Amino acid sequence: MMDIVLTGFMGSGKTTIGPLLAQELRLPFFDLDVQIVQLTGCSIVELFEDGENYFRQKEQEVLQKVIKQPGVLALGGGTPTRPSNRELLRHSGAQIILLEAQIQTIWQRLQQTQVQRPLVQTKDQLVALKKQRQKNYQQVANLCVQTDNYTPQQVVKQIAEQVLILRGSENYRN
Ligand SMILES: Nc1ncnc2c1ncn2[C@@H]1O[C@H](COP(=O)(O)OP(=O)(O)OP(=O)(O)O)[C@@H](O)[C@H]1O
Ligand SMILES: O=C(O)C1=C[C@@H](O)[C@@H](O)[C@H](O)C1
Ligand SMILES: [Mg+2]
Repeated sequence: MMDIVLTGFMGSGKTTIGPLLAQELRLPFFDLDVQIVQLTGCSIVELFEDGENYFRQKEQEVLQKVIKQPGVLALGGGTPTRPSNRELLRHSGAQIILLEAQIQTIWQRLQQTQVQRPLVQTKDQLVALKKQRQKNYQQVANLCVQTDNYTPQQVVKQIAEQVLILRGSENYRN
């Protein structure tokens, strides 16, 4: 069973924070987008060429498989938009952590990366999509971490502390 799931909008830092957090907690790391590419043999952009619905179908199938593994999982930015994914996540038993960042921060971060994100080409699209999805993130998350003014290492430290508190006295380092 997955221990920790990172959710949040594109550029909130799931892929960046995930492996660092997994290392800190000594757990395996999975990135849903990477798993989708590996299991389908197609890139994210190629899958979107057959329509967002087709991509979401593949995403759901891969999520159903990977959620059964122990570890830390970075979701895709749109994974919680599907009600069936929200249901699966809520019943997974994982701590679901929402990484938050302001529009300006996200926009700057997206400019920095080479990764293509088919659903966001302009800042207006970013604003509209984030607004539309905000409720979905909140519906699945049980902890929210603001990342704007923190380095990835600082975000990891905050999450690791919170996870240990949420898990009571259980200590991952033992
Ligand atoms: N806390 C942070 N401080 C500074 N830069 C960050 C931080 N978190 C992420 N970044 C940068 O933002 C960019 C996007 O981050 P990342 O790919 O981890 O986002 P993501 O949430 O996985 O997005 P997606 O949903 O599209 O997969 C990267 O260039 C990364 O280095
Ligand atoms: O927010 C989204 O809808 C997406 C985010 C990425 O992680 C990828 O899953 C894909 O580009 C779609
Ligand atoms: Mg990512």
